[in-house]
Amino acid sequence: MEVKKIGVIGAGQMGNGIAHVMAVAGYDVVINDVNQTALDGAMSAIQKNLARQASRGKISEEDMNAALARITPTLALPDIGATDLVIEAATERETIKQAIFEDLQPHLQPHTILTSNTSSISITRLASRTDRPERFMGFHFMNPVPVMQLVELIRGIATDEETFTACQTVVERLGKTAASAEDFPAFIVNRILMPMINEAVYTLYEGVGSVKSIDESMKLGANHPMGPLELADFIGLDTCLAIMNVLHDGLADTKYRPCPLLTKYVEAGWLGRKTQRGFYDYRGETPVPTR
Ligand SMILES: CC(=O)CC(=O)SCCNC(=O)CCNC(=O)[C@H](O)C(C)(C)COP(=O)(O)OP(=O)(O)OC[C@H]1O[C@@H](n2cnc3c(N)ncnc32)[C@H](O)[C@@H]1OP(=O)(O)O
Ligand SMILES: NC(=O)C1=CN([C@@H]2O[C@H](COP(=O)(O)OP(=O)(O)OC[C@H]3O[C@@H](n4cnc5c(N)ncnc54)[C@H](OP(=O)(O)O)[C@@H]3O)[C@@H](O)[C@H]2O)C=CC1
Repeated sequence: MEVKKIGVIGAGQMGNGIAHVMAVAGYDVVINDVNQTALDGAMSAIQKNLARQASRGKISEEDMNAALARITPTLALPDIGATDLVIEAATERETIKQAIFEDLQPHLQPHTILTSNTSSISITRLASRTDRPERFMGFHFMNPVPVMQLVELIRGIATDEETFTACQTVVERLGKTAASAEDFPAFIVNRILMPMINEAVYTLYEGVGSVKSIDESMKLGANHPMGPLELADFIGLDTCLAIMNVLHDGLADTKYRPCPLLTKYVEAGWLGRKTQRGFYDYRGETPVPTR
């Protein structure tokens, strides 16, 4: 089956990045969100990021305009039904994702492949609530989508080979690299990365280091491009906490216990860059550590 038209649900930082790379690769894209502000924000982020790529000679001005013209934003979920491949990239909460797939189902074409960009949630469980578990899988991009090379592809227990091959072909057309991961909590990247981030928050919580010293240590001492707390803010602290909870619940091991300080930041609504405050305060000219 050839994928030509792609539906993206959720126009947050991941949804806009996914729409961006799909449109540059020549796919027609319909992007949906529940609020107009998110859709407007996504379209302006895509425009800004495409312009940055054009100014650095990565794409031509003509390709930039053609990519923008291929993206249709919509508040109406049924508009996603006429696509060949759906990538759900809404908030990392299972009830939200389940409700989306349930609402979408009556509008889908029989051949449409459903995927989720979830960072951690069971693909098998999400698939089991749809009418097409064999045409359902995990399609997990990394942030920022236009820059990061990897896409994790996760088969649920029922995913068929045709579905996997169709998704693999899309990843190849994007010029990215697919890694196949089994369907266990948080798959590969987040199974390894998120406990490190959580440990960095414990290091802060226990007073072993400050925000600045923890981030500087991992940047200069381990050559990470971003410190773990800066990266947590970049990912979103709500998403980090949700992933830790999936690991903790799914693997029933206390080593995945979310740090209480991470919970406190999320309770405060300090979710990182997307709310202008997290382990750093982004409201001024330069980020200022909050601890
Ligand atoms: C939570 C999950 O489920 C899974 C995950 O995603 S985990 C998170 C994975 N991501 C990471 O670990 C990211 C770690 N950080 C990094 O790799 C780097 O800090 C970074 C790539 C984000 C930025 O790199 P930098 O060198 O500090 O910044 P900068 O020079 O501005 O950007 C590097 C390049 O990326 C491009 N870029 C950065 N953000 C971009 C965006 N949103 N869109 C398009 N291009 C972008 C820049 O244009 C620049 O391109 P050139 O090389 O052509 O100049
Ligand atoms: N952040 C990251 O680094 C990565 C995240 N992911 C995964 O991608 C997904 C999205 O994450 P991210 O983009 O960071 O999150 P964001 O919070 O930036 O965006 C989520 C978007 O989904 C919208 N949304 C909520 N409910 C619905 C709905 N019912 N229908 C349509 N849209 C809805 C939200 O709207 P509103 O704000 O109004 O609630 C928001 O605009 C999550 O599953 C996450 O785990 C995967 C890889 C990396």
